[in-house]
Amino acid sequence: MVSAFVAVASGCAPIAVILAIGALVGSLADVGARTTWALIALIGALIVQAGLRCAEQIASQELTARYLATVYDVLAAASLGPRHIGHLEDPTTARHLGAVSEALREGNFLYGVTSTSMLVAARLSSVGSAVVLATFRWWAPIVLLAGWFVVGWSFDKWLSTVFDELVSVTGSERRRAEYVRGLLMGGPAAKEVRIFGLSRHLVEVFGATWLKAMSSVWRHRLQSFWPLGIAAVALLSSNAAVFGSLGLAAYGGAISLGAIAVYVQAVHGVQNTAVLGEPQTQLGRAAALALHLRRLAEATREENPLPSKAKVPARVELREVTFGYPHRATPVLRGLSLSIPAGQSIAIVGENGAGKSTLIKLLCGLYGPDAGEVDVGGARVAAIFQDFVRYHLTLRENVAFGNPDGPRDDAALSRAIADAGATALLDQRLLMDTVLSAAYEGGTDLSGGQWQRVALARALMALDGGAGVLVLDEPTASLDVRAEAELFDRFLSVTRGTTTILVSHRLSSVRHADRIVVLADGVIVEDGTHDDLMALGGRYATMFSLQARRFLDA
Ligand SMILES: Nc1ncnc2c1ncn2[C@@H]1O[C@H](COP(=O)(O)OP(=O)(O)OP(=O)(O)O)[C@@H](O)[C@H]1O
Repeated sequence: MVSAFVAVASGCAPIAVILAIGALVGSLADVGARTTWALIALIGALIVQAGLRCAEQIASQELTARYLATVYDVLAAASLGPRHIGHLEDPTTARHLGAVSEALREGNFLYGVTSTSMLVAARLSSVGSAVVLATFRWWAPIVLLAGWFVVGWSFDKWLSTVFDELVSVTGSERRRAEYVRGLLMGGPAAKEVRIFGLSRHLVEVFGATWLKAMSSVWRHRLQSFWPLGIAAVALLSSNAAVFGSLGLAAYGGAISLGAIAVYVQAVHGVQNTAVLGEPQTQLGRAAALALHLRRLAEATREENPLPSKAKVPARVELREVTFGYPHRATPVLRGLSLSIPAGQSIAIVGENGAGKSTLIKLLCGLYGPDAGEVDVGGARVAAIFQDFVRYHLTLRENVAFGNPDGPRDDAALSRAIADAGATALLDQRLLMDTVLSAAYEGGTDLSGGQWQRVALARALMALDGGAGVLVLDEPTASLDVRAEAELFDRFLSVTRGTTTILVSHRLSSVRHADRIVVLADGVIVEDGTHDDLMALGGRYATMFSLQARRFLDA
């Protein structure tokens, strides 16, 4: 509101200055009291104009801060809003997210937002100038405005061809190039980049991908100068018409010296209708960003109700579930049905790519089925995946994240850590408050196996938090066979009476689950206890014997 008032006032001030200068110049032919008053009016108008500029600065800073806060709010709602994660893998959403992230990283659009008030004032002053100029010739402002309109249109056309359209067309390539650049800059890939000597190859991939993305931008940039030619012609013709008419009137003595001063300034003032360089460009960027944010909000508008904290084991029911990832021709799960009674422990086994993790993601509600039904009775499902997160935070936080709303007592945390077989960590008391990353001062890192036990402790904490189903999707790959088997047995005994789902390739690790199902080609092909399946002599029995023989041979 304040910003709008300042903008309107700032738009009127230049007109007062124009008129005051006109009065001053007009009074110079006969210097006297009129000159003094004209001078006082001019100085007054200039002081007000200067004051308004300061107010404009303050108002625009406030506007920018609010705009930025809104951008982050929408971004957070779009990323975290939906319970599923499918939208984060959707190329269109990824493009919008990428555009917003890039704009935030560069930050140039903020200049446009900061200049909003100045741009509004400039436009208003141009309207005022047009009104003043109309008192000379009614058609003069129309001709000038038409000229500037063509300039604005041509410039927009040039800008959108050169930047926005092409940048969005090449968005995917550019994202890939930036991803490769990210790999080169360190982070999770730092070790492999060195070990495999990937840097030269990655630099080449980055160069080629970036060049591919940008070459069409550069080509179009060269081809798209024609709108600027049209702009130049329109500008020259309209100004020539108005200045020609003004010159003729002055030459014929039809207008006074003061009027000439006013009209010349008014012609100059009408220019503010048109492109105002960088602020205008960046305001365009801010508008484009707002559009991306709106699309994001539309694509991700969904409630995120947290499932209930049942604190009782849940019953799990999958009925005729079919699911395929977007942009993949064949479904991963094909009419799969599975019923897990409350409190049962079940192991899901199968070959690589059989769909075990996909099934778990559907159970967690991270994706919705294409057909069929996934029913966990509204219970909260806690899962630890193969790629569980190693939070660069304290051990306390890494474990407590399983039950973020729970009481902050160390007893529950210590119990979960001990149950996860990580008592050794607790012996070093420091660790509870030590950041688990060597990248921070005083921080430390853990071994792969230690990290897995921390993740397991997090899953156990989720039980305290009211999770009705617990899932371990192979977070134990770093452990040796014996340690994994021991850990799974411990997990099954600690969680007895809880609905638990284990996924592992090592069949010996899950043999003590109440029930084992074998997944193949998107359906369940075998279902029973370890003994049942061994007696059946099918896939499970073959896989188990193979693994056992290899182990014995070793
Ligand atoms: N986000 C994804 N987008 C597209 N396809 C995917 C995605 N995740 C998995 N897939 C595909 O779905 C199929 C099943 O994958 P899933 O990870 O569920 O198998 P899995 O049985 O857990 O395998 P593994 O034992 O190797 O972990 C695979 O063909 C895989 O390529």
